[in-house]
Parts: sequence; structure tokens; C-alpha cells
Amino acid sequence: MSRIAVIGGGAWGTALAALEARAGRETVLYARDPATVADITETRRNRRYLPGLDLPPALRATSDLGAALAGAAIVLLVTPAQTLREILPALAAACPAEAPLVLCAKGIERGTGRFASEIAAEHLGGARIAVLSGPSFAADVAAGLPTAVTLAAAAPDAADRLALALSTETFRIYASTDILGVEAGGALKNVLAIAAGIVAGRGLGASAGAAVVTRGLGELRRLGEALGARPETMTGLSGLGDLVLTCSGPQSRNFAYGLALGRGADLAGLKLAEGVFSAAMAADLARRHGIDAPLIATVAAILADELSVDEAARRLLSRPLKRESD
Ligand SMILES: NC(=O)C1=CN([C@@H]2O[C@H](COP(=O)(O)OP(=O)(O)OC[C@H]3O[C@@H](n4cnc5c(N)ncnc54)[C@H](O)[C@@H]3O)[C@@H](O)[C@H]2O)C=CC1
Ligand SMILES: O=C(CO)COP(=O)(O)O
Repeated sequence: MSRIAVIGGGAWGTALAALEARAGRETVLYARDPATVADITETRRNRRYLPGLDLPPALRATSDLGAALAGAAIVLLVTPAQTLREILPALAAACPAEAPLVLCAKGIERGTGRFASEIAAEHLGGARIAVLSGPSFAADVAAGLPTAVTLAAAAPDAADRLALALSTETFRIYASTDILGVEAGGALKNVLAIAAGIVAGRGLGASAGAAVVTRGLGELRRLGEALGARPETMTGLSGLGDLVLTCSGPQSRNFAYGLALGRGADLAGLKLAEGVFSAAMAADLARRHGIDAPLIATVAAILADELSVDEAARRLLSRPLKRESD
């Protein structure tokens, strides 16, 4: 039987590991924190990162990276985007030579503006790299609720094989070869979800929320395509699909972050919101590619404390009128 190694014991890693173990696939979850491993092993729960959800008895957890990777046929890397450069050297050294690496983080590296596949390619051959993204809250997936996502790899056969190997009765994976498109959608929607949360938190109304999603899709599409993404990817599950989900309410941590910002509430103690780390890089990529992305630029400016929420709204509304297609 082929073993799946899931690297990262947070909400998403635990949900994916639980899903695969429940589908009868031998699965081992690596969590850096021994307390998380002890919790999973002793209580069949991950109370810190995925509270309230029972994990299958067959799921094994370890804080030994080498042991998790030994004999793995497929490796899922599920730590946050900003940790990839730190974890990849050790992972590449211990990863079985033929095992594909499926990147599951949604973000852009601070400082370099790189996506996960670009960082991973510095350590592993590009042929082994795949990305998984799309509308999928960890709690939904762990609870066995129906979910559809996209998995991209450079070779169509590799993408098809991985989609088949990881899909379950409730988790439906569509194969793609547009790695950068899938990554761009996942990273940019997080920034736009912060904008949607700000709108809700400031009480600007459901109409403004719909405008953010729609004009945000335009930014996601224009910037994604400028980076090399295919148009259909940007309007697929990992683009439009995940934008809609993440802008839909406070179950999204990025939306919840924006909500707190819009309310002027305390931001300390909020859960991981990848868009906070990606916003400045997304704005920078847009500038460098000559793409008009006012929402992304505004989120970046608010997060950098360069602009208040009220001033941001005033400036967005007072821009010169334009054609909808521009
Ligand atoms: N939670 C969700 O619903 C979904 C999350 N994602 C993406 O998955 C990625 C991970 O998110 P979550 O698991 O939700 O975050 P989380 O905050 O729940 O967990 C992050 C985990 O990474 C671990 N970690 C951090 N640095 C590490 C390092 N250097 N080495 C090993 N482990 C390290 C932490 O200990 C923690 O277990 C993010 O990029 C997120 O955008 C994608 C789809 C759904
Ligand atoms: O990526 C996600 C759903 O597809 C999770 O979004 P948040 O990180 O905003 O909770």
C-alpha cells in the first residue's frame, strides 16, 4: 500500500490527513509540536488547531520528520507559505526520491514575491512538484462535507494520477497543468478576502461586499494572467471558487482579520491569515507587471498603516470613472 505523508499539524494538514486516513489510505501526519502529536495520539483530536472534530483511529502522528517521510509515496506540504524556505531543505533531504510533493499553502513569500512551487523548485526537480488549492475550509473537509478543489502538476499524467490517488468520496479533485495559475488564485483571494472583511466590519453594506468580490475577481484575473496563468484557471475552483468562499464570512480567517480591522478591534490572537503576509508582495507584483489592482494595493496600504479604512474607501470611490471592461 502507498503511504501518504502530511507535513504540517495545523488545521489544514490535520484535515487532509484525517480525510486520507478515513478513506483507508495509510497516512502519517508530521507535526513539529510534540504536544500536538500527543493530543492526536491520546485524544484522537487536534484541540489547538481543529477543535471539535474527531480524527480517525488509523491516523498516525509523529514529530519526527524523517520517520514521517520514510517510505512515503506522496508528500503533502501543508505548513504556512512563509515557512517553506525554512522547512524545504530538511524535507528535500529526507523525502523518498520518486515521491511527488504536493504544495498546499496559499501565499506569496515575503521579500522575494515567489510562489511555493518556485521555492520548492530550488530544492526538488520541477517534475515532482504539484499544487493543491481551491475552496475548502479545513473544518468542512475534516467533517467529510462535499468539497471540490484543483490539483496542478506540469505533466497532465502526473496531475491525473495524483488527483486519483488523493480524491475521496467527498473530496473531488480536478486535475490541471496550470501550476502558477492555481497558486496565484489561492494567494490573491486571501488578500481580497481581507478587503471583503473590512467592508463588513466597517458596516459598508452587502452591495459594497459584492462590488469587492466582483472587482476583486477582475484584479485576480488580470494579475494572474500577467503572471502566466490561464484565464480558465482564474475563473475556476482555485480562483473564483475560492474567492467566493473566502469572501463569504468569518469562517475564513482572512475575512475575520479584515472584519476586525474594519471594526477597529484588537488584532492580537487572531488565527493565521495568509493574506496579511502576501498583500504587499501582491501589490508589488501588480505594480511590476503594470496591472491596475486598486483593492489589492489598498489592502496592502491599510496593513502597512499607511491608510485608514475610511480614507481608503473615500479614495477608492473618488477614482476617475472607467469602463467596466478596463
Ligand atoms: N485552514 C484552512 O481551511 C485551509 C488552509 N490552507 C492553507 O494551508 C496553509 C496552512 O494553514 P493551516 O494549517 O490552516 O494553518 P494553522 O495556523 O492552522 O497551522 C499551521 C501549522 O504549521 C506549523 N508550522 C509552522 N511553522 C512550521 C515549521 N517551520 N515547520 C513545521 N511546522 C510548522 C504550525 O506548528 C501549525 O501546526 C496556509 O497556507 C493556508 O492558507 C489551505 C486550504 C484550507
Ligand atoms: O483557503 C481557505 C479556504 O479555501 C481558508 O481560508 P482562510 O485561510 O481565510 O480561513
